[in-house]
Amino acid sequence: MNATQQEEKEYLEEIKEKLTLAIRRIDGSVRQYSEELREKKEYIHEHQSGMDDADMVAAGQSIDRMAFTGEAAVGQKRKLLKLGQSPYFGRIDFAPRGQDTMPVYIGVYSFMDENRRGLIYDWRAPVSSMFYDFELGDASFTTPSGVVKGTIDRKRQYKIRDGRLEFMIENDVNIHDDVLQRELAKSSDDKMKNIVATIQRDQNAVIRNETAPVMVIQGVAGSGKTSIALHRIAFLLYRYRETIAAKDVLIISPNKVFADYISNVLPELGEEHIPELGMEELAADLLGHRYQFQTFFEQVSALLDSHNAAFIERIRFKSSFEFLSQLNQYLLHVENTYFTVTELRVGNLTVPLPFLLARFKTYHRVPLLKRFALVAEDVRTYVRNATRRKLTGQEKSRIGEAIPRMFRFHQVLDLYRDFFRWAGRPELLRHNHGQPLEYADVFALIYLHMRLEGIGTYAHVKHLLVDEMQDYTPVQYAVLSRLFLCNKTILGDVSQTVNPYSSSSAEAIERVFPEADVVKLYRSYRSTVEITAFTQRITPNPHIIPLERHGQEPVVAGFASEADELQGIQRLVAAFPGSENQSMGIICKTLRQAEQVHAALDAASIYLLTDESTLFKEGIIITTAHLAKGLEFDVVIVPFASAQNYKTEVDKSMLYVACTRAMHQLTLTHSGPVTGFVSA
Ligand SMILES: Nc1ncnc2c1ncn2[C@@H]1O[C@H](COP(=O)(O)OP(=O)(O)OP(=O)(O)O)[C@@H](O)[C@H]1O
Repeated sequence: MNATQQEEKEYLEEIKEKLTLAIRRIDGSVRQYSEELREKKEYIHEHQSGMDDADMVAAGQSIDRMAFTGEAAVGQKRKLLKLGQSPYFGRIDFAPRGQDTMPVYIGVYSFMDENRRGLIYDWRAPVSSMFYDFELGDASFTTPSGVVKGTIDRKRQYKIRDGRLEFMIENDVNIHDDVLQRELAKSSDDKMKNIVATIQRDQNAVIRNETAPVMVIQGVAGSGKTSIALHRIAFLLYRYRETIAAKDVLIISPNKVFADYISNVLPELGEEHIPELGMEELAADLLGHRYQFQTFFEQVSALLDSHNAAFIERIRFKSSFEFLSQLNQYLLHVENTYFTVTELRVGNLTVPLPFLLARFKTYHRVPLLKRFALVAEDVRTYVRNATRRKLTGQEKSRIGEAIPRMFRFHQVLDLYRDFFRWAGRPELLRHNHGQPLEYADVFALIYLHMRLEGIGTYAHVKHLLVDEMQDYTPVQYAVLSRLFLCNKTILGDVSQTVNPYSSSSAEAIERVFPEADVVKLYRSYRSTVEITAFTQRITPNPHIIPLERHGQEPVVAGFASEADELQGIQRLVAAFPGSENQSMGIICKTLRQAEQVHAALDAASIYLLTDESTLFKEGIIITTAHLAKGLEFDVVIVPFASAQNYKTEVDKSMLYVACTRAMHQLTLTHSGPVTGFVSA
């Protein structure tokens, strides 16, 4: 061990000691809080009879305050205990211009000594940004009060686990690469992890962007989009801690398993759990559970099961911008032509038609179906003034009923049906009374509800995160933009659409959010160079830059029959526990195929993940490409990779998603000719 390492080890011990002392102090104050709380409660109990309402309220408030301070202390202790395991991962020695050099140790949380001197800086602190943005030499960072310039004289990275320094790297040339390589080469057995120690410069720029009202991240498979988006949330929670709390953020996630898969990251970064909602849940909530509808998963499954040209055409049209603009034109048409004023007599008085029409037009800012009550009230006032008498109850309700009758429709669903007639495309709506709506109709119907009846916004949400953006259509974005008026982070990859007939690129999303900052990421971290090269055969992207990490060539294994193929998969599964890998994903095209493989393998330790599942499981998982989106595995097996099974555009998307889930090893199996999508 050299002198530097010795010095660092001693410093680590010193910090650990300080952490232990700080934990003891917190323990002491937690004990004191609970003792005071107990005494206060006892006091109230004994003096209850002599206390008036004001005393009781004051006592209650003081108990709440104590409990809150106690809880904060417990939270702080949890952070310190975590820091004890791994206090910091980086250090820069920074000399602000004209001042002495100071070492800045960077960790997941900050830690100060009793004199409030920073011993460890939170990775999100302004000074820590230099660790990600600069090498040795000139550097600067921005604080709320201005830019601080200076020089970085030293830069180090550490891996500290269970309080022990495992390794230390002096970065005089290329930052991060060594540590990044080690991190990426590891096998993964669990949910998504934080990447604070190895965030790259371009990723850091996205994480710390404070100005974009809408941030769109379009990145290739494995470019860290989801990781970055979650770190961005952690950053915003830190930067705006006075105004945004974890409960004010909302993640729109593709399914529950994905939500569970990413649920560790923010707590690892010291933040609370973030609320999460699926698109279907949002839809059901907005439609007030009035309609039954197909899920997105069911729509994709139907596309995979059979090639139905009419079904594809319906989806394609409803995923287009044209659909959204036609809906908007239709709303204008409704506004201008569907309110037909007719004679309205109250007693001897006839309400003039121009008066009725003018009142209807006055309320053009009010959703159309909400205007009738307002117009009726105006008519009542008009009649009262004209006749100089009070109206009878019967007259009042006659007016209330007459106005809506002047409008052609009363149900939004009827208007939606009428839209297709108006557009000259009645065949594009397949919906019989009492039947579930097709998924492609759900958000269009919500959009009409919003425009015609108004729907309350989600005003409490202060930041919205939308993952898998390519799977949502312009109409869905139009709904989201009206519903969530807050800043947004939207991320995805057009190549990973599960439905090529309805995929949205960053450019498409920009049309809905013209104020968006769009960032494109091409460096891929997940897979080995060999796996990335293989997946490029399926969906080429000339811009992709795989991180230089090598492994086995992917294997395409042909078998004489399906039974042989399943036995071949069984052998791979049996050999897996002895390997250095920890997670395996067997990814099929459809749920039926996944169930078939699951039944054939017949091992209790293999978990079948379906659209009903809510939890991500460690070990061996069998699932579909759609449900595996966003997940990753050390080893991936793609069964039934035959020409017969993977032949359409949707099949190709599924194959691409499945293969890009692999970090270290990829095997495709098939019986019959192999799919043309992987031919070299
Ligand atoms: N800077 C980094 N340091 C270490 N690991 C990283 C870094 N960036 C990305 N990774 C790793 O790369 C893998 C892919 O990241 P992530 O799942 O966030 O990517 P993605 O772009 O959302 O992928 P996909 O769209 O294919 O689901 C993860 O294992 C993540 O930890």
